Amino acid sequence: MAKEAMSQEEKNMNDEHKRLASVVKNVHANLRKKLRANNGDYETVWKQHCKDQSALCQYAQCMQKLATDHWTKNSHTRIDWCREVILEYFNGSGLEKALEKDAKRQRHKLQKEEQQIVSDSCCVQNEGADPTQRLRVQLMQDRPDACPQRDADVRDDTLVQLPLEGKVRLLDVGSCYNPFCQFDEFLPIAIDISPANELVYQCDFLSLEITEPLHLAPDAGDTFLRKLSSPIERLPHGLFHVVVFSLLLEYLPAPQQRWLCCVKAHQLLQCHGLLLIVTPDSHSQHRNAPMMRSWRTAIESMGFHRWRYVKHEHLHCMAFRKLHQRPSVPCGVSPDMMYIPQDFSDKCLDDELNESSHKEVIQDECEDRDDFFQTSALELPCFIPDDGSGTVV
Ligand SMILES: C[S@@+](CC[C@H](N)C(=O)[O-])C[C@H]1O[C@@H](n2cnc3c(N)ncnc32)[C@H](O)[C@@H]1O
Repeated sequence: MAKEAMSQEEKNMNDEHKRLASVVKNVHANLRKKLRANNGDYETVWKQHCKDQSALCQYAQCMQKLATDHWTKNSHTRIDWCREVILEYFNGSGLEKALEKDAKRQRHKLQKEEQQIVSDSCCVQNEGADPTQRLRVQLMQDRPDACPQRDADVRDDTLVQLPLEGKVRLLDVGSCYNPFCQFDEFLPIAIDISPANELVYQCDFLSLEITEPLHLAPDAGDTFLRKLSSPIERLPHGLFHVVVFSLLLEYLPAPQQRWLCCVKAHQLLQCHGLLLIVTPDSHSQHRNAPMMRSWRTAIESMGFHRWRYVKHEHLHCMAFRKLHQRPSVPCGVSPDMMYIPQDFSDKCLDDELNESSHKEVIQDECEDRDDFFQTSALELPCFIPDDGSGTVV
């Protein structure tokens, strides 16, 4: 009897889980549908979406319930992964090792440049050297960073900027219910277009204004953050040690919006701060590897370096480090690179297929169309299939 009652309870939980997941998934799908109906005008679609208070509130309640009542069976969640990575980086040896690697790379680069200068100088001494080459050699010799000792400056500067003691200032974007408030090591600022509780500030990250950095005492950042009030419309440049996008980017219907979020994260982070991205994907690591490579190239072009990547059963988890120096942007990088398979899933029969730069991906999704619809039910982690075999991540 007790066993039967338990299984009925489990069945009810399972039904509720499916209902909540479908509310959440429908909001994402409707946004994408509206974007297509508005010919890609994501600003108009987003403005309308932010005004739909009843849909936003329903989403927030369902999402909070899913995360706090249903996704608790697994002892290791996406939030735990974020915490471990942050602690390893700031309190363990992560940052130190990353800086050592940076210095090594920099030394190697400078050595190569010096060798180049020597070989160019030899050519210039030769009467046949053209004026452009002469100018280049002169410029290289005058460059202040063409000097290996400057590695040391880069390192010291970093250690001054980062608080290796004290709380890690963490901005949780699209937080919903502020899951990071349980950890003492952090000073979490949780923001959302639709807060599920009073621990979260109302803020649309896409329209957040980034203001001048605070030029105050080191602890002024904490004081500033403790005095924030809802709604948040602006935040200073370089204030955070960590920015978290946990299940945020796939909510946004346009790749341009996902790109903009990453650019803003870069502005809000201190040098060597971390951007953590958790995004759902129930396929094998191999299946969407081109997408992850594309995200990596796009995000690194903004001045990040990927520091950690893990594929869990239903999630990709990534940590990007904000670099001291911006790299040169490789050719062909554009916001389109922040695509997700769902961007294309309803366009398969369109003529656009022939024109898109992501042709293989679209083709792949078309071929597996039935498969895509079947597994899209697993778009969010720990969806429990009818046979009850789902795992929680
Ligand atoms: C799938 S939920 C993820 C909740 C939480 N981060 C987690 O991992 O459980 C996505 C959240 O992002 C929020 N969101 C989407 N776009 C946003 C934006 N531009 N600014 C702030 N929050 C946003 C949504 O309201 C929603 O609560």
